Amino acid sequence: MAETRRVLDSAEVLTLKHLALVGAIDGEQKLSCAALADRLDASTQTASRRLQQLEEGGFITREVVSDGQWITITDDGARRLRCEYESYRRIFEYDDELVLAGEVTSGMGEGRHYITLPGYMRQFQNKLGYEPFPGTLNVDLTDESIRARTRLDAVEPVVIEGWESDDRTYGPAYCYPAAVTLEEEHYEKAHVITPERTHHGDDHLELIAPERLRDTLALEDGTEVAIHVTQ
Ligand SMILES: Cc1cc2nc3c(=O)[nH]c(=O)nc-3n(C[C@H](O)[C@H](O)[C@H](O)COP(=O)(O)O)c2cc1C
Ligand SMILES: Nc1ccn([C@@H]2O[C@H](COP(=O)(O)OP(=O)(O)O)[C@@H](O)[C@H]2O)c(=O)n1
Ligand SMILES: [Mg+2]
Repeated sequence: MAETRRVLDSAEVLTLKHLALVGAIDGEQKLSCAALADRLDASTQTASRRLQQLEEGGFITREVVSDGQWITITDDGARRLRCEYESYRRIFEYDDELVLAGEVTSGMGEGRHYITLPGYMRQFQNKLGYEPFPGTLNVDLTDESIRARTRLDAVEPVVIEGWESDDRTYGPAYCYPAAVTLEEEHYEKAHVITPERTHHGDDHLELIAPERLRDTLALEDGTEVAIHVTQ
């Protein structure tokens, strides 16, 4: 078996991509050098040389027959294409990521009461898949993040519906999957929660999570955190 060459030049990656697009990533695919040349807008000799290089590098296997060749992209070839895909994903998706920054702060001690009400708790369990720690972690947003938080409107929330008890009504709340980071620490399983009725203004953000984040991430009032809303 050919030894894998780790570096492919851009023309070879392009060839690999075309081979994947005609199906050689899912198994054997029959293709002539002329057909590949057509797709690459190159000469037949160039197409043939690229296939040879990819084969020598261990990125494809091929069996030459009278009217073409059967080509299969190897696991190494697929891995190389996946790297390419990840780069594009970072270019187009990372830029879209909403990151809000601020300082941990204490609130009015009401979060705990609302989170533990059965009318909300049942929905958290069903819709978020966990029972939140009783309370909301409050974050005082920077000025820039107060402006940026309007972008939450473009994200589809998990809707926690309002409900009624014997003596009053409770408003709905919207949850957005989020990761909390500070320096090296990264906590993935949180949600930003925006209750429709709240005593806080836009400068405050509240987070819920299955764990007490002050313990898990060693947070105190004044600790700076970044909240990555996963869209
Ligand atoms: C799930 C949830 C539902 C809430 N529903 C109401 C509500 O119906 N009426 C209301 O006045 N405040 C409601 N609140 C907002 C709280 O009164 C409070 O403004 C907010 O949670 C901040 O509390 P904290 O400063 O103690 O963290 C709700 C809060 C949460 C987390
Ligand atoms: N997932 C969570 C939720 C709340 N908390 C904290 O738990 C306590 C109770 O939450 P709360 O919303 O009732 O209180 P305040 O945010 O009003 O201070 C607060 O100290 C929150 O910062 C946490 O560390 N992690
Ligand atoms: Mg709170």
